[in-house]
Amino acid sequence: MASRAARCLLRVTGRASGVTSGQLDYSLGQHGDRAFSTSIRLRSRKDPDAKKTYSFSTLKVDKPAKGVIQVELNRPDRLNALNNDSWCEIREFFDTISADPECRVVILSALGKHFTAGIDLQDMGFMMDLLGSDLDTSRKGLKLEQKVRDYQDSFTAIEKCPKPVIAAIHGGCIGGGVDMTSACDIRYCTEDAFFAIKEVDIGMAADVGTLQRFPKIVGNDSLVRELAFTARKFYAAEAKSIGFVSRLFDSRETMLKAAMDVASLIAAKSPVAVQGTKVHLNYSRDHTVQEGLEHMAIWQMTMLQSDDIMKAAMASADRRGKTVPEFADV
Ligand SMILES: CC/C=C\C=C\CC(=O)SCCNC(=O)CCNC(=O)[C@H](O)C(C)(C)COP(=O)(O)OP(=O)(O)OC[C@H]1O[C@@H](n2cnc3c(N)ncnc32)[C@H](O)[C@@H]1OP(=O)(O)O
Repeated sequence: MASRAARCLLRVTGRASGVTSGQLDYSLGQHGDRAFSTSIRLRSRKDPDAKKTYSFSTLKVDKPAKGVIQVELNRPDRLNALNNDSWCEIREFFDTISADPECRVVILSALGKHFTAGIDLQDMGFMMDLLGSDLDTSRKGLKLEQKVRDYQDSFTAIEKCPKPVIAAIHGGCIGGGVDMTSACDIRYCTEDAFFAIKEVDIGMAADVGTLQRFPKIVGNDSLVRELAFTARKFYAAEAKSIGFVSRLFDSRETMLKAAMDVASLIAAKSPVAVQGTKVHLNYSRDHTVQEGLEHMAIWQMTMLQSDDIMKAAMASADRRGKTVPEFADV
């Protein structure tokens, strides 16, 4: 029960400019019965009914089938090199899609000759300005830390998005491209695709996810170290043999068709079941078996009560296979 002081403060309402929907949060320190500090924060909240427009300068977004959204890296004249806008928009796209009930699966592909040439080496003015500035080392360091965290968050948004993300890779997938696709759930590529953990060639350690996620995908520590220390290219056949991609295709078109077929198959399943599966695969990757089982047990207290279970059971009981279950969006 909040104290009188807190209840009083909670009655304070106001309209912050540009915030159409808000939620009052309060944090209250208690010492015995007495509040000793109270603060109120107005947290903006996306209107869940707002029409999703998905308009970006570096990404092209389409809805090719029910429940499926395709997002394409769209700077083909720059080999889809990731400039500052790209990093921001990737994060914004995946955060938005996470809350879009009509989206059940995402296909991530790219336009032009290559999937991506990695970070845009011609858009690193921020770094140059910062390094040349009069700021002292600690302040430069803190700004760099924030930048790295922001860029990390762009790809972590892919992993945190509860909808499965299928990466369809063609041509070069370099540096930041390996970080990005390592955060995806399923990876396909064309037979002419190639990859490189290129960061050491520009004098840095890979810092936005490759060293954390890629080793858990391929499960070959010796090879991971070789690829990350040498920056050598590895081609589609090797990427498949080490398990980084699961399927190869003779062209971008056949790959996108296959990605679409798999996406539509997933989109027709219970979104409660599919999204729960992604959440638990990710959780279990980073925890012990016992912790994963505990997490699952708590989750299922609610999810085993889903309407989807009854619908799926009735469909499976129909031996003629004529009952096709329709699962509500979440
Ligand atoms: C906080 C930090 C967060 C993230 C850090 C990420 C690190 C990385 O991403 S490291 C990787 C950086 N990228 C590279 O080193 C890629 C270098 N490029 C290549 O290896 C090749 O260009 C290629 C991608 C394999 C494509 O080869 P090809 O098809 O033969 O084209 P090119 O003739 O080489 O290039 C055409 C044109 O594009 C320019 N370009 C290539 N890569 C980039 C890039 N990453 N950023 C900006 N521009 C790039 C290249 O210079 C050419 O330009 P012209 O003006 O036409 O000469």
